[in-house]
Amino acid sequence: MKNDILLKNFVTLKQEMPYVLDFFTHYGVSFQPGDLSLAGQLDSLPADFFEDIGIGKAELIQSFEAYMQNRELLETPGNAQRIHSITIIGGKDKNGTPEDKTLTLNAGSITSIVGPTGSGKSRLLADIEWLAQGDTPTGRTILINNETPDSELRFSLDHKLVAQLSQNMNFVMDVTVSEFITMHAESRMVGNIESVAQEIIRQANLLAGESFLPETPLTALSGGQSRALMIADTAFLSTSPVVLIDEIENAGIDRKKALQLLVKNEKIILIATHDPILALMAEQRLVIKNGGIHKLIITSENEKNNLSALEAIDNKMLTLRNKLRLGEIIEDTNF
Ligand SMILES: Nc1ncnc2c1ncn2[C@@H]1O[C@H](COP(=O)(O)OP(=O)(O)OP(=O)(O)O)[C@@H](O)[C@H]1O
Repeated sequence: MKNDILLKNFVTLKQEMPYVLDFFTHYGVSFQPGDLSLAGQLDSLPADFFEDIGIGKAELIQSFEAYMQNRELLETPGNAQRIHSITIIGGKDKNGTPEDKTLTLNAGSITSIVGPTGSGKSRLLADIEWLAQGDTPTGRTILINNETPDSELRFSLDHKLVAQLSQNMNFVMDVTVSEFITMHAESRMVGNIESVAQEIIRQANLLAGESFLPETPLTALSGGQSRALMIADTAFLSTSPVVLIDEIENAGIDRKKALQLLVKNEKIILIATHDPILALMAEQRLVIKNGGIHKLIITSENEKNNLSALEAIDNKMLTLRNKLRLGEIIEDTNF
């Protein structure tokens, strides 16, 4: 890594590499204006700062190195196709009524997909995953960078374009967590495999309620732990520019952290959800009705302002859930 990045000053970083500052602010670092270098800024943080965030300075820098490595991987020509947008050209709903809509989603954006059960949210994700060309039940067409994707991209077996995180993650491989991530990291030709693997496991454990170890067999992971591992793995090792997430809410993991982890890279993220917090964390949401895209709603400032109130409700639910899990009695009405 770029020790030279650590030597750059705040103003330069803000202008040239704002994502570096975003990485640290995600961990709660607040920067002092002026010409202190990044290393200087980290040195000037009070000792209890690292206690509060639960990791040491060396680990934070290690995590930053893993993040930069992943970015470089994404930016290396040939590793992933440069994708700055996907466009959905409407087809028809379940009654055959035309959708009459063309939507373009840009890199670095989060779009949520909402709608009643059975309305067609997963179908929309599947249309994007398979780069539909009028040949799925909806008749939709997907363009990449405003162009029809070539069929090689459509039918390539490794699906480099799209990473799909779906509700059911069942591992059947007889390997440990650490072996699995190492294999994956090797296939992605990541340089510093050991530190990337450690970081993925650490982040996955931050998302999952119950911790697991590098030596834990994959088959021994719970549903929530498997999903947490796949989310961290996707965030650090996937070179796919498009990430589709189906129903993150029932997995028993910290949804907000999961989304923040995925958003750190310039990906196009679509998330099908019934969860108001996740829906409002997105800049926009597609409302699906009867198999068709009914409308596009841009998340308003007022809606964004409601997020903290929703999070307070969510935290209360989380506390109750944890009490239940720990076998406590919930008789007190004063939660
Ligand atoms: N435009 C359409 N034309 C025909 N069939 C459709 C259309 N859209 C969705 N379907 C079909 O309707 C069924 C339900 O859709 P889907 O599973 O996507 O719903 P969902 O919104 O994801 O539901 P849930 O919230 O329960 O997961 C699927 O079989 C899907 O292929």
